[in-house]
Amino acid sequence: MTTLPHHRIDGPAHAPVLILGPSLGTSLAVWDAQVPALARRHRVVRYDLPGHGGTLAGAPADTAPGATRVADLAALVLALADHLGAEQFAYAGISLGGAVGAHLAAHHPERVTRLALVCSSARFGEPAGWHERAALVREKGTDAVAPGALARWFTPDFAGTHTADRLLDDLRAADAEGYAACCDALAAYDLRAALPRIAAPTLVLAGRADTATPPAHARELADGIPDASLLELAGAAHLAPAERPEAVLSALLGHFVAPDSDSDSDSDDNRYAEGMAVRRAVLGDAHVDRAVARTTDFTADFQDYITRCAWGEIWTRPGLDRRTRSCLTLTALIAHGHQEELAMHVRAAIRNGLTPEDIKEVLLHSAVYCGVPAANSAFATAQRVLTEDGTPLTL
Ligand SMILES: O=C(O)CC1=CCC(=O)O1
Repeated sequence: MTTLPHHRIDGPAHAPVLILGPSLGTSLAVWDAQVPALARRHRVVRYDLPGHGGTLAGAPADTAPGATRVADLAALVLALADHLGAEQFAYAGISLGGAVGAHLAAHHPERVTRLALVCSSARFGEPAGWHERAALVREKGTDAVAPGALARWFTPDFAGTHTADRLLDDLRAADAEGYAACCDALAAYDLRAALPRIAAPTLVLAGRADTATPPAHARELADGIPDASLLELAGAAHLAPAERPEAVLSALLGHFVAPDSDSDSDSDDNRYAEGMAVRRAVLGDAHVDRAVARTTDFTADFQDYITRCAWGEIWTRPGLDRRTRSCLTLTALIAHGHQEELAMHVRAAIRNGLTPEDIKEVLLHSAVYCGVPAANSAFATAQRVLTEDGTPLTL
């Protein structure tokens, strides 16, 4: 009996299924920024690779060291789809997760309706490099490959962000044998000759700064798959969904979500979807889940308004980065004495990359323009939040 991979499901139970596959070294959390919006129109099913996140290293069962193949990983995904009653599904995967989807679309074309291959490849370079990496991890654990992953996964500007740190934590937490088995699968993978068998309309996404699966690999996929389109994203390395979350999301929405005939309601839906994604990225899933759960008929229109307008129209604008928007938001909340909202936005500011030192500077600055009593209360609120969350006050 095939063991099912650990997975998480979001979205309406009767919506079409969209399966999301992660890359080597990441967990299903790598899709966090895209799921809320995708889950408005799909039953989104995310899974973990063997030894990653919540999936045991031993799935696929009884595979000896060196023997795991992408076909084994694809069999796990098919078992999951069967278990969920999804005869057909759309699929998007990053890197190795993309290889699993491409394998499924080539070998089980009747199952895959649409496909997106994100920072992926038909052949991930020479097998020797993967054998060496597998041996290194089997001997020294996944810590040994973390510095290399950091350099491949992100552009230098993104390394060191909260998101990058959390993804690296997932890599360090991955089981060595599970990670090595995935390297074995990558070593043996070569789908080039089978690309013409992929019938599903396919979106190929590449990060322009990706050195692991460079844009040339994406072009090879797009040239080989009959119904493919190609999009290259600037300012992204291998984990484009983490580094350019909104750009990846809008490409995926464009590919997987059919436009409504009513274009006004479609753009409104998009604004809501994009707003929800940013709201979750800035305020955190736990907060947004609570807000959604507490929504009543009385508050529903207001919730819709803040998601579409505050988050979907303003926080999504490219003109200011999220750190700057956090500084402005903190200042406005201090000026008006909104302590509860301020506490929430101190947490958001940390998520957006401000340090406690930065927050202290914002509060000091606000003492000049909002008044000392307002800043005094703000210091008390910020101190409480940072202490409660265990955020070190100095770096
Ligand atoms: O080596 C990496 O971390 C990049 C990578 C190649 C295949 C994959 O899934 O990730």
